[in-house]
Amino acid sequence: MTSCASVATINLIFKHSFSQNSESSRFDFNVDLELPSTGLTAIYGHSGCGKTTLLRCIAGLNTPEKGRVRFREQIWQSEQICLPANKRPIGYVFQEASLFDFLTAKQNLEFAIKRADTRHTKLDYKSIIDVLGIEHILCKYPSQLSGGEKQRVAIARALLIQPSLLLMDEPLASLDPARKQEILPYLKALKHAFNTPILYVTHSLQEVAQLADHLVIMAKGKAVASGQVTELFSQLDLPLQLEQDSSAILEGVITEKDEKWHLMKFQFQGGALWLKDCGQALNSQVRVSIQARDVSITLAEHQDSSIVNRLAVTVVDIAKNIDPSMALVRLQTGDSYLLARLTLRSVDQLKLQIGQSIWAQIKSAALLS
Ligand SMILES: Nc1ncnc2c1ncn2[C@@H]1O[C@H](COP(=O)(O)OP(=O)(O)OP(=O)(O)O)[C@@H](O)[C@H]1O
Repeated sequence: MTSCASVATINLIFKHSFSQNSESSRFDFNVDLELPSTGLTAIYGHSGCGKTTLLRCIAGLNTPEKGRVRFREQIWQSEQICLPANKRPIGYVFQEASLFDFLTAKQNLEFAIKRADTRHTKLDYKSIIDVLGIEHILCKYPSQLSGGEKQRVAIARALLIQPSLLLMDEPLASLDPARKQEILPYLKALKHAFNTPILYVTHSLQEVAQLADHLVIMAKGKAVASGQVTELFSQLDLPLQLEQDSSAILEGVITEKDEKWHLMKFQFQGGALWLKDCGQALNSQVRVSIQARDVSITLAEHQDSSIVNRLAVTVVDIAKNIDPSMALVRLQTGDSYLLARLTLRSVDQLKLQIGQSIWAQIKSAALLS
């Protein structure tokens, strides 16, 4: 499993066999992970692959046959000790907000404050309320709130416990697409406003692309990949390429504006792109998604093209088995990666090879955040 450079990590080892009705339907859960203890780590995988089991083991709600949990320098579980769930400094957000119906939003929050670990007050009430935008609904009862509002109160409640680690199990799963879009900006704001690391379970690659710094891909009870989201999104040997309209993610900063043409310059590690100016402030950090089908290849730089965004890149991988007529090509520029979807005929005619220096033309890029 990929190892993180920082010593500030979360180390997890779990082994458990769930016996179901028959031996053939036994579920083996076997995870060995080292995760960063900063930012948002998405745990992604299909239904039944063990994502919730992973969170429950970390929280101490499941007791696996073998378990080890180290959060930074604290051991929560080992062969010798096993902190009970109520002694682990975690906040847990579930799919359903599960607020007390007979209490207002504010009273639900006060209930959490009473349970808070006051020795380590890191997050203050007002900032949590502000970041989640719930001041105006505090006097309402859960039955008077939308699904998204209830979930924002539930997230505030989890943060008011003053957790060292926030576990979120598909917090948007019960919301319709419009409510999901409404709550995503609050999740992004939360990630940037507080230093609390988040482990975020999801089925949605869109949520991964918008929110995650680090990604764990799970399949059949195992973590099959773990790494930076920008790195894993562009890897050709992972199931992600089969599950989405392949795209790469770039992270960078807005460094310049061209007001005459309504464009802004997005500078990233490895180059710069001109994007439609969507109003982001200069120096703001943004994330951009580039679909593989929007990237074409030329062997030399074409100054006479209508495509303004051209990058000098190196071919690092070619996958030919995705579709009988198509290839997916992984390209590197600096420390960043792009994907290009080309016909196999083009790959053959251009004689593309790993290590070759070529030019990528980017027809369009979408701002993710
Ligand atoms: N207490 C249990 N007893 C028996 N089997 C269990 C138990 N808990 C989990 N499992 C099994 O472990 C597997 C993984 O379940 P888990 O809920 O962790 O998956 P998941 O990836 O979170 O799924 P989903 O995305 O649908 O929520 C499933 O096959 C489930 O039936």
